[in-house]
Amino acid sequence: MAFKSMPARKLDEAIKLAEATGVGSELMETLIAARDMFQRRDDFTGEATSDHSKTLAKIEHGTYHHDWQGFYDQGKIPWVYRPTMFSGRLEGQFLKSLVSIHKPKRILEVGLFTGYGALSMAEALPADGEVVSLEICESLKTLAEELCKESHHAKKIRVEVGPAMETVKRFVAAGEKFDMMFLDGDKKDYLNLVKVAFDENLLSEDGTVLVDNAYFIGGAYNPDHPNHSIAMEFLKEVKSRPQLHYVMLPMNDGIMMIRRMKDVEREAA
Ligand SMILES: C[S@@+](CC[C@H](N)C(=O)[O-])C[C@H]1O[C@@H](n2cnc3c(N)ncnc32)[C@H](O)[C@@H]1O
Repeated sequence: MAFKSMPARKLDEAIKLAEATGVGSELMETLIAARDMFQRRDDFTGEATSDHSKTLAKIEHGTYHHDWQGFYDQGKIPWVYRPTMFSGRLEGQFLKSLVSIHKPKRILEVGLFTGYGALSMAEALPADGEVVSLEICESLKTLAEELCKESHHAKKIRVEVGPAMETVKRFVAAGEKFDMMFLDGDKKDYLNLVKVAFDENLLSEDGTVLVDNAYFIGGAYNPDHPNHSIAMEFLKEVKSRPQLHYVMLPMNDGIMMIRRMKDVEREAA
């Protein structure tokens, strides 16, 4: 099941309402055409993107068919996780492509889940490259390692279990550096992670921070959404730093790419 944006979901609601209340056929046809256009655009985007590897397909299948309710009942996860929390083929291939261009050696992923994003990035890393992925649930480390184990690239992934901010502070104290950071864990940590990346130099020179769910599940562009204020606070912090260059990619729930301005804007000829 593909990620459905908030405008697409609103359109579904409008069609249901129109069916229930009865509207003219012309309006109904226009609403359905608009919904189908969203769907066809998503289908085309999928068709125009490389297929994923056998192991990534296995992770996708394992994510959709996992007993999340059972995991929750056994106290292994804090709430019943949705399979759609994984990054998916489009974003996975984007990450893989970006790693192949940017050529980072060390990547920090915040939020492992079932390992889809970590393996997508690991596939494009050199043999001595590393994805360090932070995950709060021990059970997900076990699940992701099981799902990834058939890939030759799995040995490039190291999982650190614990609350991300604690692990990150330990990394800063130890002087660790990462060439790319993929933020995809607790959205409340985003602001502090950006500060740690750029103020405490957890991000190496010429490094890139990628912020997943930068639309904050639609809250960024919906003033009534409970995530609206946190989305605005995050954006305000990023925009308050003239030394940063940032661009918002409208993929899935939004990906923001942040780099140091000096690494983006070069000297005049
Ligand atoms: C959206 S999923 C990550 C998806 C994954 N990056 C991918 O590409 O498929 C978010 C994950 O972050 C983990 N998480 C949430 N809060 C965390 C925290 N404070 N520290 C570390 N991991 C956390 C959750 O358990 C969950 O597995």
